[in-house]
Amino acid sequence: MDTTLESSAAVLDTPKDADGSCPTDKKITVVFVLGGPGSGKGTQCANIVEHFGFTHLSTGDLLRAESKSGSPNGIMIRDMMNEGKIVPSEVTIKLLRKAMLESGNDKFLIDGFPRNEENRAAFENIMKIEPEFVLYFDCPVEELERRLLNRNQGRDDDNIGTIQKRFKVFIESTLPILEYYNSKGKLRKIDAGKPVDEVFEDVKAVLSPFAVEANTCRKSNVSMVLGLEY
Ligand SMILES: Nc1ncnc2c1ncn2[C@@H]1O[C@H](COP(=O)(O)OP(=O)(O)O)[C@@H](O)[C@H]1O
Ligand SMILES: Nc1ccn([C@@H]2O[C@H](COP(=O)(O)OP(=O)(O)O)[C@@H](O)[C@H]2O)c(=O)n1
Ligand SMILES: [Mg+2]
Repeated sequence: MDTTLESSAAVLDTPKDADGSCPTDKKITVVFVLGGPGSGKGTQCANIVEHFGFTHLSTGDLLRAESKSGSPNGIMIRDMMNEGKIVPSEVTIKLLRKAMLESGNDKFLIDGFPRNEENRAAFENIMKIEPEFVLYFDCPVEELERRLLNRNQGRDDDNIGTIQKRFKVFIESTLPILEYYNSKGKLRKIDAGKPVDEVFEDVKAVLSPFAVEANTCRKSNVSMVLGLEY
């Protein structure tokens, strides 16, 4: 079985054959969603899920759940998140892969990932999946800080001290990832400083190729494609 997956919306929504059947080969579509803390990744992903049928995987939410699960990695994850540090990729990718398997979907918004070169390379090597593109929410730092301090989600890392550390991590570790994908023509930059609805208008334009037509094939054998243990 071919475990090297290229993601291709064209193959994903292939028109039915003359006899009304669908091709059996399956591709997985991944869009990475990046931007500074508070840039609106989670907010816009919720809108995209409603309109385009993607499954939203918030890396931060998966890590927060794991940190509360009492698992051996839980304390390490909690402490690293409280410092705004990036958790080892094998931990994060294991959580992402499990969520992808459990979703039964084949279109994924992976929010807050890859946050550094280790994340990026590990995902490519372990999952053998290339992203369609990176959706990058660009927002001025003053606006990021204002939003985070007003987020009121009870997060331990939304305090001014940790926020500053997270900004530093974004600049030092994540900006180079954005440059990497830009050099491959895979960066889709959105002005995220605008009001939510205006930002989503721009998001819809970028995601329009993924609008699903009724007469196309939508089958998912994610468990077969991703089922190999690593
Ligand atoms: N375009 C926007 N304008 C103003 N506030 C926003 C906008 N997008 C998101 N927010 C708010 O900013 C905070 C951070 O948004 P969130 O989606 O959690 O960002 P991220 O996931 O990138 O950290 C939330 O309180 C959210 O309601
Ligand atoms: N790929 C990732 C994503 C998040 N994280 C950790 O999770 C924290 C919160 O991530 P998040 O995506 O929920 O944060 P926001 O950008 O939504 O504010 C980060 O500051 C990191 O400590 C990580 O270690 N690796
Ligand atoms: Mg978020």
